[in-house]
Amino acid sequence: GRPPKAPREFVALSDVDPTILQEIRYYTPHDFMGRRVHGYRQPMCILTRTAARALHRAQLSFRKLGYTLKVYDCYRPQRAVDDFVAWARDLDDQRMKAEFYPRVDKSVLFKDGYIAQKSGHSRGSTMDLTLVRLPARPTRPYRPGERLVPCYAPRDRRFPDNSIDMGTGFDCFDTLAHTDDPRVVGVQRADRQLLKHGMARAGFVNLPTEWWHFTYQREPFPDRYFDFPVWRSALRG
Ligand SMILES: C[C@@H](N)C(=O)N[C@H](C)C(=O)O
Ligand SMILES: [Zn+2]
Repeated sequence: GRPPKAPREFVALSDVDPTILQEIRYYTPHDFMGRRVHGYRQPMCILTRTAARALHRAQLSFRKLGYTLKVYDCYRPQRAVDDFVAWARDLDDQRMKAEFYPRVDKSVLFKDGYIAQKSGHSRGSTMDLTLVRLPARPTRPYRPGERLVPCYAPRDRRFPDNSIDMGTGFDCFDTLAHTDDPRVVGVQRADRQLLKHGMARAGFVNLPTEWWHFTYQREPFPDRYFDFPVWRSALRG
């Protein structure tokens, strides 16, 4: 049949705030599976309108300080989460281990909380993001098969990202990505706090195991998990 549509409460983030950068990783091969994830038909950020508006308020406050937000993932269909689950069961496929989970056994990614079988992302008010100093420098694309560097390596060695230095890359499944890990100090700690506190003022709560993951506290669908694909055609507006 035809792919499902989103409820009217869902919007494209670019229609609410075109200044927020978007680097939708699960549309690309540069993610922990090394390929595009099921359900990502266009590289775009879809959110509930209330979460998108709150994110816009956060963006205004960050821009005053000379930064912009950059989202890596927003609404995530259940079929994408199911794709993660099937991948996690296949212990033979470790092709991206050297970058995304060098020190964590693939079999514990769920138990240790790095991936969820029911994800807040599917409720439409959760997103993964970072801060970029303005003016934003361009980034180069990942080339499949290139040499992988651990996501917690020093900034000048890990995969280049125009983000400020958060101590690890996005989707780094490692205790060093825990927001308040005591080994993260100095500029990296300050950068995480800048993101976390700015987001908190706009109504978002951080996930303690991932510095990049935030949920809008007053989410309109606190117990619904959606499955429409990520593309403009799913939206009604
Ligand atoms: C997979 C990672 N980006 C993520 O979002 N993890 C949390 C726990 C989730 O799956 O909701
Ligand atoms: Zn997340």
